[in-house]
Amino acid sequence: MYIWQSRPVQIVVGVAVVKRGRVLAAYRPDPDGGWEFPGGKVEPGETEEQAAVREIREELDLEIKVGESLGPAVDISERYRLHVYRASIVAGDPVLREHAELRWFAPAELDEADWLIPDRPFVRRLRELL
Ligand SMILES: Nc1nc2c([nH]c(=O)n2[C@H]2C[C@H](O)[C@@H](COP(=O)(O)OP(=O)(O)OP(=O)(O)O)O2)c(=O)[nH]1
Repeated sequence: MYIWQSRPVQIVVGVAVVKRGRVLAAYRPDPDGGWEFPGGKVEPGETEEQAAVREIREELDLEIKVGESLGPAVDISERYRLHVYRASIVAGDPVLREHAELRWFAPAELDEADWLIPDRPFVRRLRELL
């Protein structure tokens, strides 16, 4: 008998680091790139919060405190789903390691930026909070 099992959906955690009313975004340099929240895939055995702390340490050399969720997770594809959290800096300054560019966005600048499509509901929510 052949049993078809779909692969589980994996969560990608994005982190909206906020400092003095501005949010840190990173530019993903793929052909279909755009602005995104730094972060990455949650690994087995990890909570989303732990993944957020690990990814931000790896990608930006920053220590953060993870805060509230910016809304329900959004499908990226059949396999991945994005969930974004707000965070504040505990120590360090962001270091550019993996992205093409880092930028601190003021609330009024958020709407003009070319965000990856799954990120857009989180950007709208963030705009209400900043
Ligand atoms: N990190 C991040 N990924 C996002 C966002 N929005 C969005 O659609 N994505 C997509 C892009 C990628 O296809 C996927 C996340 O992959 P990633 O490359 O950041 O994950 P990772 O660091 O764990 O990478 P890897 O080691 O598995 O290659 O989610 C976002 O705001 N942040």
